[in-house]
Formats: sequence, structure tokens, C-alpha cells
Amino acid sequence: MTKKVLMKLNRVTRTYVMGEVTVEALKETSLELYEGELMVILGPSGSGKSTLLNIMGGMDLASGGQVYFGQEDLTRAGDKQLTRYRRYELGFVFQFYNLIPDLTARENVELSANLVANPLPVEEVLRDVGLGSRSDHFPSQLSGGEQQRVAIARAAVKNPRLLLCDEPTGALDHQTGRLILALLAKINRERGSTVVIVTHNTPISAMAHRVVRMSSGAVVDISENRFPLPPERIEW
Ligand SMILES: Nc1ncnc2c1ncn2[C@@H]1O[C@H](COP(=O)(O)OP(=O)(O)OP(=O)(O)O)[C@@H](O)[C@H]1O
Repeated sequence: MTKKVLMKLNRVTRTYVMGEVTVEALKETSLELYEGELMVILGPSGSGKSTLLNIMGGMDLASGGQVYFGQEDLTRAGDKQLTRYRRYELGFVFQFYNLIPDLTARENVELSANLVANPLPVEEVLRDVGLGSRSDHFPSQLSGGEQQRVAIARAAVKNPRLLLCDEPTGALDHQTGRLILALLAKINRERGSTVVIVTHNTPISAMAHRVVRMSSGAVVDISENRFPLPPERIEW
């Protein structure tokens, strides 16, 4: 099977200059992301995982190197082009959900659906994430796990080609975390979205097709899992 490259990072760096001090949050990083794969990016706190994910999502700009989404070089893109990329191609799941507090679960998802030309049916996505009867609740009336389901529904309803998740289980207990990971695996399997999950939890890497390990701002290892485990069977 030939693997199609969805995203390619070529010697990407990210540095922060603070007075006399320069922080290399991301050292020269080259990485390919294949269409339809589920990638886990693993590393301790401060290793550069979020920096890498934010650059992939067009939410932060690289200091050097190139980021290609298909043929499009995001590092040369203007604001309009980046907005179009984020709006039409990307779903993003945050550790702390980032839902709009004044909108119900359904309205949060509808707002996202309205951004794109061909969204999935809102009701179907809400049902898929197991929210059915709680769809008319506001975020403050939902548990952390339920709020993360809304956040996943909000990203998934766009049927994005790329779904980026920053510590999506970081604020949840293990059992709820496993349910959330199972939802992400299902979206990858059934909708074909390429999914990237950033985590510091090593056991979660068992669900990935490929695992990228980071340390001190650099990718130190990329390995393939020939037999990814269903998240329901992962213990951490
Ligand atoms: N805005 C910023 N200004 C200065 N330094 C920053 C900034 N953002 C990140 N850094 C530094 O870049 C490095 C990588 O941070 P990053 O958030 O990418 O790590 P991480 O692996 O995602 O960590 P965590 O798991 O704790 O979220 C850290 O040393 C961090 O202090």
C-alpha cells in the first residue's frame, strides 16, 4: 500500500526570544503525516509537543523551515489562506474543551457545522459521541467527559481531513479518558480523518499507527505499531 502524505514538515523550528534568552521550543524537525493515520506524539512536559501541534494547526508560525498541507506551504500563507485551512480542513480538540459557555452542546456543534460547506448531520454526530439526551445542556451543566465529547463533536462535525488533539484526556479520569480515545479512534477508522493525539501518557501510544517521541524540543524517535490496540484495552 502506498502512503499518501497529507502534511510534511521540513526542518521546522520555533524559537522564542526573551531579552537575552532564546528558547528553542522546537529544534529542526522533519516529519510526514500520512492520510488516514492515527499518530500519537509522546513526550514529557516542555518537550515541544504543543508547539509542534500548534504549528501543524496553523495556530502558531514556525521560525524556520516549511510546513506543507498537500501542496500548500503554510509557512508562506497569508492570514486569509491560514484561516481557510483552519476552517475547512482542520478540527482541533483542546485539553480544557474551550466550549462557548453561553451556547448549549448542540449549538456549540451547530456553530462549527455552519463554518463548512458539507458538514456531517449535527444530530448524527451528537448521537455518535453519546450525547443524545444532554444536547440541550450548557457546558457548565456537563461533566468534564461530557464537555470533551461536545468538543470532539464540534471538531468532527466538520468532517475534517486533519484532527489535532492536545492532551484530550489530560483533565479526565482513566475510564472517561478511554471513552474519549475510543471516539477519536472511531472517527479515524470510520471517517478517515487523519488524527494526531499529543500526550505525556506513554500507554496511550499503543492505540497509534505511528508514535513520535519528543525530548527537549526535538523528535528523537518515530516508530510504527503493526497492531494498534483498541483504546478500551489500554491501561494507564
Ligand atoms: N510563548 C512562549 N514563550 C516562551 N517560551 C515558550 C512559549 N511557549 C512555549 N515555550 C517553551 O517552549 C518549550 C516547549 O513548550 P511546549 O508547550 O511545546 O511543551 P509541551 O511538550 O507541550 O509541554 P506540556 O506537556 O507541559 O504542555 C518549553 O520550554 C516552554 O517553556
